[in-house]
Amino acid sequence: MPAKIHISADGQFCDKDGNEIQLRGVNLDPSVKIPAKPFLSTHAPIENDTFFEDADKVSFINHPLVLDDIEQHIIRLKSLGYNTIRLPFTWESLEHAGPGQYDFDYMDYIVEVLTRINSVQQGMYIYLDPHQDVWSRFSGGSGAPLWTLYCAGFQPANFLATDAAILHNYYIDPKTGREVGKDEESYPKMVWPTNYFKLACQTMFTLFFGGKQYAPKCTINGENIQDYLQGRFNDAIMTLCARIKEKAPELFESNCIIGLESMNEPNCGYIGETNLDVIPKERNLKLGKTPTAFQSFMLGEGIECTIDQYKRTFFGFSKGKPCTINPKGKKAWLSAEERDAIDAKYNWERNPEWKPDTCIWKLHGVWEIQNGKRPVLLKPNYFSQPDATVFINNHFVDYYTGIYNKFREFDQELFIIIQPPVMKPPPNLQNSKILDNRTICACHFYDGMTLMYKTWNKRIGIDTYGLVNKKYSNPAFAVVLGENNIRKCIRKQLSEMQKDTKSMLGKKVPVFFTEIGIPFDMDDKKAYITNDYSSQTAALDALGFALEGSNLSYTLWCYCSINSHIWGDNWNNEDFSIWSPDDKPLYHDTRARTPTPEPSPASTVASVSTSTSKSGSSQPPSFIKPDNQLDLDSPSCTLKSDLSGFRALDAIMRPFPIKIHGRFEFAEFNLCNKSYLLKLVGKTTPEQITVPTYIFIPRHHFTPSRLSIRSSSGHYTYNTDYQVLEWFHEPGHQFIEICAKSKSRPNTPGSDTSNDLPAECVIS
Ligand SMILES: CC(C)CCC[C@@H](C)[C@H]1CC[C@H]2[C@@H]3CC=C4C[C@@H](O[C@@H]5O[C@H](CO)[C@@H](O)[C@H](O)[C@H]5O)CC[C@]4(C)[C@H]3CC[C@]12C
Repeated sequence: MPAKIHISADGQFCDKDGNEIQLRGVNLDPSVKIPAKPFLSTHAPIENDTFFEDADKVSFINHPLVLDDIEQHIIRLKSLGYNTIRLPFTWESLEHAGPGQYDFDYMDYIVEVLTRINSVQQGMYIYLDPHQDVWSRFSGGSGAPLWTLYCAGFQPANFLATDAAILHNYYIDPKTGREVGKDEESYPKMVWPTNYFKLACQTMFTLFFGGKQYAPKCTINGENIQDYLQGRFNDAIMTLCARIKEKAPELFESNCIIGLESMNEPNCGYIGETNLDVIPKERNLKLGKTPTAFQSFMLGEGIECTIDQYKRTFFGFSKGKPCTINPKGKKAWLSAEERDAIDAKYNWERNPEWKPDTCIWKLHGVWEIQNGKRPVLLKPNYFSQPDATVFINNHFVDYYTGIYNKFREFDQELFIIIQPPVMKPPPNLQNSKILDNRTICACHFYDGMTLMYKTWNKRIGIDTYGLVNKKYSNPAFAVVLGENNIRKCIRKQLSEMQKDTKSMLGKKVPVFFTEIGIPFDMDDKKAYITNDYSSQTAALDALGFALEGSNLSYTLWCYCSINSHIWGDNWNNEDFSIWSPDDKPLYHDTRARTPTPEPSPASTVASVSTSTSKSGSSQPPSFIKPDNQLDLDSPSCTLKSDLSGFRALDAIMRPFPIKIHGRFEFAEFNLCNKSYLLKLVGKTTPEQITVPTYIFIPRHHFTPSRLSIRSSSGHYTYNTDYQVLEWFHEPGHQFIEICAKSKSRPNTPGSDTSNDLPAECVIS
């Protein structure tokens, strides 16, 4: 059973004795965003109304994983030394049939998924993520059920005509099953997040977080829509938690489930927008059709508008030709007849003032149509706020208080992971009742350049976090030049995110990168043909370098068991999976072409004692896959541990401190040199000699027979089964440097290996 995770006084994950640990793993798996039956990826064309009409009958069973495949995927992840899984699920998967109508079969399937993961070699730490992207599948992303849009009075079948959302599904030719037009013209790369600025998604988030303030007329069964939606969402999450506890309490007792995260990437909607008649100048993402808020209100009411269009260029996003959208009599809102049918189906009684067939922002006097034909914006500042922190410190806190209280009623010991809007600091909660000593803060990081251009640009980088948080008077100052500076800049951004989080929540709250990753379909998917993953490797290595410099725990976005080279993660053309079945043959090609180097002559072999678990060394406190059947020096060794299918494996597979007998100070893995440096402050305790620091040293980079180790004190044993180095060091400031010696190259330039090694190390 994995040991319970504690939090140290300075906000680090640790064991009960205060030895620091790191959580590393993946988001498993993005297929939860789409139904499995029928299989409705975002490249399923919308040919008729069944997409909407049958949305209450879908099933998500088999997403994230087919039960029988779980073991192989988990074993594969353990080969990377991973110990943690972020398990996304959507509100839609639990409650698609209607409010309060839960899919208990899906919940029981999730229980089985968790149970099976837990049964694979000591299991994994798992935390639950109520996932969403741009509110819902029906507004271009994933998350909420269709009925939530009906609840707001929307008619999602008309979102295409009114540009209220952009859905990938509409860009698929039903005849060929392929995308229509050229990629950049029809459904540009990473266009889906622009839905955050379109009518459907922006309205839903405004109602969810601020319905009481901004849409008082929108009440359902006597409750404001804000309370109604938050209530249903939180109840669905808590029903899942309760079901897991009822069916498999051991998952909690055995430290498998470690916590719950709050809503993925919450968004402020219109809240804080100062002028609905313009595109806010601080908006960094402008791509494709880009209406102002007022234009999107008009389009939603079926009024023809000419709006700006943006293209991605070398210099960012630039305005192209304006474009005229004519909804041709369609409205984004339900007609009276449609709404009556919907209300009858879901037993909804609306406030009589809430007129059908009408934009709710018109209903609230934000705009009107004068003389039956002239739309006029009456209150351009309807959503404006005295300062930019009002949303996070009020609307977000109100929502978070709701889920916090429900979750704490359910369990006091599990972690609750607070997630602020993406790349923004959390609310100031110091001394607040909703901040306890089992709270973690989630951060997400994506490098803007890598994400938007789908390439690793070694020459020009952008301080994405600085840009998003307006840390520069001029965006040009956010530019960095040269690969080294880009890497350092990413490292600085993560460390600033950590600093900003701690300044809001206090130093005792750990920071956890619950999402970080790169698109693998870089350079127009060249790697899928050439098998040259150097861009992806460099981009991922930059993230690894940034994370390990600050000892940050993380779960990569993502691991997708059904990834393919054609459709990526099967959602909105994204392709972030670190593993793909389509890459398996590529791996074997590489191995065949690159013969394993001959073992070095005995005189140059590193002086490290190696052991296996059979020979009596202690079992490391990790979840790492023991592979004691392997003949480590055999050329086929890595094939046996089945690393095939991993992409940019060199950068994913990294050494790291599994458990530090003391406090972390610094770490750096140098992928080019194949060297790893760890600095720490060893504990001053009576048992210091007998308790080691455990370091994962993957043989993918470090052949056991060729390790060279230099350290400030102590002795070490390398457990080859677990690929774990046990370092028994002295208290105080210590370092260890581990290098992989190659035949052709000395390890540490200018160093004589035999002098580097303390006397305690012997050749086994
Ligand atoms: C010079 C450049 C062009 C400057 C780029 C500036 C902006 C366009 C970008 C700056 C910050 C970006 C946003 C950062 C984070 C995001 C969250 C992300 O969602 C999650 O990521 C996964 C992969 O996309 C997804 O599958 C998960 O479900 C999500 O939880 C989506 C993108 C974005 C909003 C990103 C958009 C571009 C910037 C605003």
